Amino acid sequence: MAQIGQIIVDVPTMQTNEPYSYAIPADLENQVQVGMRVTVPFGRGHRVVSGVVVGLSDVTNFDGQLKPIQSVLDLAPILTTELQQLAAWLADTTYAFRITCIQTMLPSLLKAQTERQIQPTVPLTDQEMATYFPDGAPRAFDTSKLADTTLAGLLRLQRAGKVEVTYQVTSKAAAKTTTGIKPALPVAKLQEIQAEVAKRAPKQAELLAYLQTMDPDKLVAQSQVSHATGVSTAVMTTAADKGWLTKQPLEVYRDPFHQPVTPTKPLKLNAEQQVAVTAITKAVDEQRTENFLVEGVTGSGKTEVYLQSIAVALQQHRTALMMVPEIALTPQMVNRVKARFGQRVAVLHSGLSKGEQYDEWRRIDQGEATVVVGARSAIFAPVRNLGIIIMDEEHESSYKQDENPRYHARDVALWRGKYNHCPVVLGSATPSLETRARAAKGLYTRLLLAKRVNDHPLPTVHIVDMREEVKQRADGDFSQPLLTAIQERLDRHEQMVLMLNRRGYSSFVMCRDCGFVLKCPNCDISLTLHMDTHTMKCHYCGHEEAIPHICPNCHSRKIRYYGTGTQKVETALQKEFPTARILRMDVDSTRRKGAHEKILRQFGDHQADILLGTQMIAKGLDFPNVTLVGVLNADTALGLPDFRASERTFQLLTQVSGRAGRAEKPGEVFIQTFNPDHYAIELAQQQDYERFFVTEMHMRHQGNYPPYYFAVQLTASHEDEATAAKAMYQIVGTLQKGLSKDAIVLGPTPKAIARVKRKYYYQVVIKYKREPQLRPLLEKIRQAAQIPARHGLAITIDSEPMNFM
Ligand SMILES: Nc1ncnc2c1ncn2[C@@H]1O[C@H](COP(=O)(O)OP(=O)(O)OP(=O)(O)O)[C@@H](O)[C@H]1O
Ligand SMILES: [Zn+2]
Ligand SMILES: [Zn+2]
Repeated sequence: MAQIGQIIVDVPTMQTNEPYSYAIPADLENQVQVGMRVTVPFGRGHRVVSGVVVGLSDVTNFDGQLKPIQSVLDLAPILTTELQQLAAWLADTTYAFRITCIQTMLPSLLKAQTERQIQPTVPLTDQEMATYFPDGAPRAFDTSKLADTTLAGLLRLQRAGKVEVTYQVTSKAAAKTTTGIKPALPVAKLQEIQAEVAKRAPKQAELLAYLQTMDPDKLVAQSQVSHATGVSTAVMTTAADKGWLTKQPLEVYRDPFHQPVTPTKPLKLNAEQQVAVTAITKAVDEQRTENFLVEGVTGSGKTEVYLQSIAVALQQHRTALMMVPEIALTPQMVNRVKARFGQRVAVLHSGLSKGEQYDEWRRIDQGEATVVVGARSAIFAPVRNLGIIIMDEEHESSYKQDENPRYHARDVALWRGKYNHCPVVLGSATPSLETRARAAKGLYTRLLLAKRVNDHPLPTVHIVDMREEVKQRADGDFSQPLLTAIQERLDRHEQMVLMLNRRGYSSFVMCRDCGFVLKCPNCDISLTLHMDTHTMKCHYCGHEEAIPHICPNCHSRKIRYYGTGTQKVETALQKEFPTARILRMDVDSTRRKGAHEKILRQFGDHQADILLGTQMIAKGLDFPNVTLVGVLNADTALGLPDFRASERTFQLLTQVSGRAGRAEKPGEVFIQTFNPDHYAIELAQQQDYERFFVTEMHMRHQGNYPPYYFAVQLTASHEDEATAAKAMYQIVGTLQKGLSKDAIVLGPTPKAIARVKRKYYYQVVIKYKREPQLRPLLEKIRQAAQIPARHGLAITIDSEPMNFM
């Protein structure tokens, strides 16, 4: 029997990043298993913290008395062996704490919290009791919630040894339960009693008959038995008292499936799809890790390839993980998976309540759900025996988390594919440059779907030069060609999608006399006008204030708003086309839970002619009646200080164009731009991903950017600008001493948005090809950042950052 447990405690610091040894008391010896949560006394104050068991052993080289594990929080491990190993790897590669990685993998209901209480150790005077414990002892001890004088008084008492702080770990509410029953006697005995009572108590006899049909080891909900037999719960209580049956709590799952879906059958694949499915399922069959890039133009039927590949994995009693960029934006994809695989599907996403999230997690953990669909964090779903992992729209930057641990779900997918000996399928019409370059090197098998299904053509794309348009029509967001095309669609009762690119663009207020721009008092960014609430809002910190009518700087009345918001466009559009039915989809119209899905359902039911929205309408939508796509401002993101600006623009334009003409009726696209000659725009017009890839690779090569180089970004932030800058200069000094001369160190520079939420940000980017010293150097920097962290200086390390602003 193991006597020592290795525990990662829930205290995220460098010192606690390695497991601590604890003695396992005799009464817990048979309970403690690797992957369970426990509580342990920690540190000098012996406060109780939770932790996760990562190892068991008999001996330790720790000399001295080991503290004992205090309690076990789980009845079964909550982390599979695979996820335990994944957590260790994740911590290593993202420079995050192991406990943070473990927490990231768990549903939020399972994150234990420490509650602190304070209580007297000796009798206190009535006066002291009245002052410090008005509601009696013990009381909650949360320093942030106590009045200063109360806190000071309590600390005085503590120093005098009259009170002490105790710690309690409370695990937030667990599974929801109902009453379950099962027979307590063997069938023969139940039969005997049934015969005895048959005459005088027919209801009891009926229940006894039913009990004989039940599996003696399986709990069935009391309500279900009542429903099946027509026997009341009172009769069941009597039966329990007589010892005929046992009542026990039974876990129930909250049902997150709101919309019923109509089941579908596999479609007959076309030749290209068949080649792809054959290649993927061969790897499934052979239980072999092989990574695929499914590069398929918009509307080429990638989803059907995914579904039929998943089906093969399920036939072999293995499981499947299907990643999508954002659940709310992809209800069609989720429904397609549910329609094919029914109750076996679990959907994980942030829109679920904590309880629903936990229930889905449990269904997966218990093996009841064998197909998991979810966004980024679903990559940590506790599915066992994975047979296939699919990542749709693999180029989407939402797969990268921009807080600790700063992981990319694609890297995690590849790790899990290797662990489970199963294929990983990355799919996109516009793969990320990194992925396409890896396919070129032979690291991924490339499967091409070059044509749309049923030989439908790709839409015809027109570029509208807005420099010319503006000369002719001074104002307005719509060019004449686009207006004409909209009218045609309205006349023909066809539908259209209009996109306003919000990235790098917003409606701000500027004074025409002095040029004053209203900015957020906390962040270095202009405030955005919101017509629905009639306020100015900061999109970074949420600061909100009234719309100014007089310039705060020069008191002129000529303060106007510039730029275009979706609301303003909607108003203008409605004015041009008074009878058109418009649905608007942006952050404001989709704040409520389920709003995305509702808007898309209405559009799908043809309750509107025009879907007007931000980037959120560019993804994966499949509406057969859409024949026109308009992009109002193609180039607002091109000028952003980020080497991926062209790639993002190309991807966005190609994806949104791909919403047009997906069925019988041909599609047409109008892209309005001030940069008609930019290669990202020209190649998006041709929907020529391969040429874009070659062109952009050349640019990256010239600029020494990924995928030719690896990149790491370090950021320092502090309320005082000089402190942040100084820290960054010191870090650069450390780096320059340790790195080879081939490494490129850019910075320190203030971030593009230098001040956010009252903090100043300084960054440095390291670009490198081979730097064996980099990892130890970064570990050293992390270690050194521990002490200043207590004074509000935060250092972050982001390997392969997605966001350079
Ligand atoms: N073999 C097939 N026969 C008939 N229809 C098909 C076939 N495969 C797919 N489809 C249909 O073609 C349409 C487009 O497929 P899908 O949405 O999977 O495209 P996609 O490749 O994911 O495109 P995008 O990248 O634009 O999202 C869907 O309506 C789908 O039902
Ligand atoms: Zn002014
Ligand atoms: Zn702000």
